[in-house]
Amino acid sequence: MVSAPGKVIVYGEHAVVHGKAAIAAALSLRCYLLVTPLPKTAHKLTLRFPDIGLDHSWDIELLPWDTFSAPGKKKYYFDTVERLDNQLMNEIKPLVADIPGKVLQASAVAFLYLYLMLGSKYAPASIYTLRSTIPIGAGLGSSASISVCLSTALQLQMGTLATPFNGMMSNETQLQLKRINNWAFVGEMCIHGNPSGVDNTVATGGKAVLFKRTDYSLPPQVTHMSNFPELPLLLVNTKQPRRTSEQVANVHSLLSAHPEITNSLLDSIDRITLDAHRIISNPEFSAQPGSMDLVQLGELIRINHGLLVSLGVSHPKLERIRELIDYTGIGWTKLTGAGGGGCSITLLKPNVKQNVLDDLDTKLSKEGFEKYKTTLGGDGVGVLWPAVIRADKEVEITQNMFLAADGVEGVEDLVGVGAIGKGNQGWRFWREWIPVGSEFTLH
Ligand SMILES: Nc1ncnc2c1ncn2[C@@H]1O[C@H](COP(=O)(O)OP(=O)(O)OP(=O)(O)O)[C@@H](O)[C@H]1O
Ligand SMILES: C[C@@](O)(CCO)CC(=O)[O-]
Repeated sequence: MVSAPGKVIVYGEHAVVHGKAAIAAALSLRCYLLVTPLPKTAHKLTLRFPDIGLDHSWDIELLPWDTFSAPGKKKYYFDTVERLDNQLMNEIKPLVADIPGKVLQASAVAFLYLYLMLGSKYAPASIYTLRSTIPIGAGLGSSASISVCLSTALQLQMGTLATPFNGMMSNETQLQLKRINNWAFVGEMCIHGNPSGVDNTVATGGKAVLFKRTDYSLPPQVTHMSNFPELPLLLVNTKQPRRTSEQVANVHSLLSAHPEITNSLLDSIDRITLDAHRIISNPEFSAQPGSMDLVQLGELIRINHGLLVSLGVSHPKLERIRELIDYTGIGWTKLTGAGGGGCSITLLKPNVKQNVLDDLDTKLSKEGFEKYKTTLGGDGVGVLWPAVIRADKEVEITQNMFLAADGVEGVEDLVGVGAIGKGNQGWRFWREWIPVGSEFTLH
């Protein structure tokens, strides 16, 4: 079993697609992928993604292996793929034609593209069962998290990655993370068209990063923010579904229609992100009552949201949440992720009164919004191998057990890091992420 976190973009979404900086941190909400290998005689490849109602099988031998391995098309696990190949995408389309709806098809296409690139016609068939505690299409990186899980699981299965172990050399760990991230980016391209790569980078490495990609033919610049503070954040979901690809396309259209104005909005977002990075990276940073640092970060959140509204990626429901929170005066609010619905984050002021929070909770749930409790800056991609319950090592986590886990809590209780624990007998992570405070390239 493998697992990867969702993420929160604290500053810089959308601008990051256009070469500007963004700050993002890993969430404690995660996605889990169980791989069940079948006997050699089985030829069927099955995806079981119950969160979106996808249950589909393909005969491995009937997949378009020849086209994917043709000269000029074949890619290896150590290659970097910067864009999708249209001819290969056209080969995949008929394989998902009878899967209903764009949401299910996007996940199936991402899986097949990665499987045909990284897998083999002769590898034993498997069932891939996925459960996620990340709300889908809500701005919290659900697609990046599944892309990281697929990239990791397939490379582990093909033997091109090693399960992390204590003492794994730092350069080997970084190389493996780079390969996971590269192929997760390919999955992201299948799902949302024109990703910046920030979401899969955070889902791969965890913690918090300053991310910038000025030239898509070059690697992104990723700075690990080792001192990312425990910011008091409130996360609220509008439950308004939307697709990231459409929101990103809307900003591209605005840029074509009003290039100068749109570019100045994106430049301002870039400056906001860099200023926030400067404040957070100051060794004297304090989030204590009376400190101006929190106020400045809050103001930057508010300005960032205003610019996202101008880019046209807010939604009346996001504005309603902001209105309800602004009336209480408890903090500063912005949308997070692609917008158009999805989630908002609020940076809370110190010493907010509990009764004010309770009152706000009631109002939010009365209007159908959902609040999440979560922490930021956790681990990136992890492996649980063998996938067994630790309290009784004989008990293997079967597909049926995994599918029967009841909701988010059921999944976390059965397979979560808290339930099974970390270390050699539990979840293992590629810990040596980016050298602390340094800039690191991921291609
Ligand atoms: N649990 C899941 N099971 C299967 N597919 C999923 C799951 N979670 C996400 N997906 C895939 O990811 C897509 C959602 O990705 P999208 O990029 O639109 O939103 P997001 O990643 O949640 O938000 P953002 O990109 O703003 O952070 C879905 O359409 C689906 O294809
Ligand atoms: C909207 C966007 O900036 C963030 C989505 O989480 C898109 C991307 O960076 O790929």
